[in-house]
Amino acid sequence: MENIADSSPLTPHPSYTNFHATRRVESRNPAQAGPKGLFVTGTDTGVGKTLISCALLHAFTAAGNSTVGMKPVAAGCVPGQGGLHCEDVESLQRASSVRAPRELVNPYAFAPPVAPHVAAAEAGVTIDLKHIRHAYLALAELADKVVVEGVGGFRVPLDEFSDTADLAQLLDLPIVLVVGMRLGCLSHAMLTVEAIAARGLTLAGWVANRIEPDMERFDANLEALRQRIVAPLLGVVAFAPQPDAVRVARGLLLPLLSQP
Ligand SMILES: Nc1ncnc2c1ncn2[C@@H]1O[C@H](COP(=O)(O)OP(=O)(O)OP(=O)(O)O)[C@@H](O)[C@H]1O
Ligand SMILES: C[C@H](N)[C@H](N)CCCCCC(=O)O
Ligand SMILES: [Mg+2]
Repeated sequence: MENIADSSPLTPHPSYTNFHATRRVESRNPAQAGPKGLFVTGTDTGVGKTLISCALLHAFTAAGNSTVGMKPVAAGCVPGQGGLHCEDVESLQRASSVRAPRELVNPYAFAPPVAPHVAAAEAGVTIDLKHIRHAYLALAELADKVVVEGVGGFRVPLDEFSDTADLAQLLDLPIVLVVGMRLGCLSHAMLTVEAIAARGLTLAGWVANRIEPDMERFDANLEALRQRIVAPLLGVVAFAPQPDAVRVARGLLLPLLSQP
């Protein structure tokens, strides 16, 4: 993990004045402060949302919180004993300190590894955002911290009219953005930052995840995002053949999340 704790304060690019400035917070024990819930989104599918969600769960647990992960909508689940097995859900459950009912942790699971609104339609299921919110609120009663992992990127359709941004808005949680560092991520990251602001949501922080170790000019790309994203960079996660969420947790600057 590349340590950025002593990094220079983030100074937004002059042209980005329309974003609310995010105050650097002095480091406080996140066990006392910080958001109850977090919504983890990404620049795309396969960028490390599950890895970072699990790392956040481990970090909050290490800071003295009881924790539970949530995957409201999962696609690409595998039929198995007792129903569908979703790798994301099982990873989040392993990383949680509280064992919660599966129907709360993962209200909607679909087998086809496709866009969830397509999988839901094929299954004759309507994804009800209010049902997801009720499940989230029930989890919030069971643990100090709830980490909610989205699905794919920030605006993934969930039915004919709504998408995951509507879900994030309904849950009204601070957002953590996982940027999968590969060519093309700059635009995806900035569009997501813009969409989060347009919903009136708070970008609590972002993570640069090195999913492609041979990305050309990594440092210059990271600096471009640091200059433009007015939110704390919570960590730069190195590429690892077998990524370990507990190790990643140690490098996350959790105190930066503990905004009032
Ligand atoms: N820093 C990393 N180094 C090496 N492999 C990584 C890293 N981060 C993620 N991966 C791998 O990339 C794949 C996708 O990661 P992950 O499942 O966390 O993405 P995701 O955004 O949650 O995907 P989905 O949209 O399907 O939920 C996984 O196999 C994961 O182990
Ligand atoms: C199946 C995959 N691993 C994800 N869970 C679902 C990704 C949905 C992406 C939808 C889209 O933006 O095209
Ligand atoms: Mg995932």
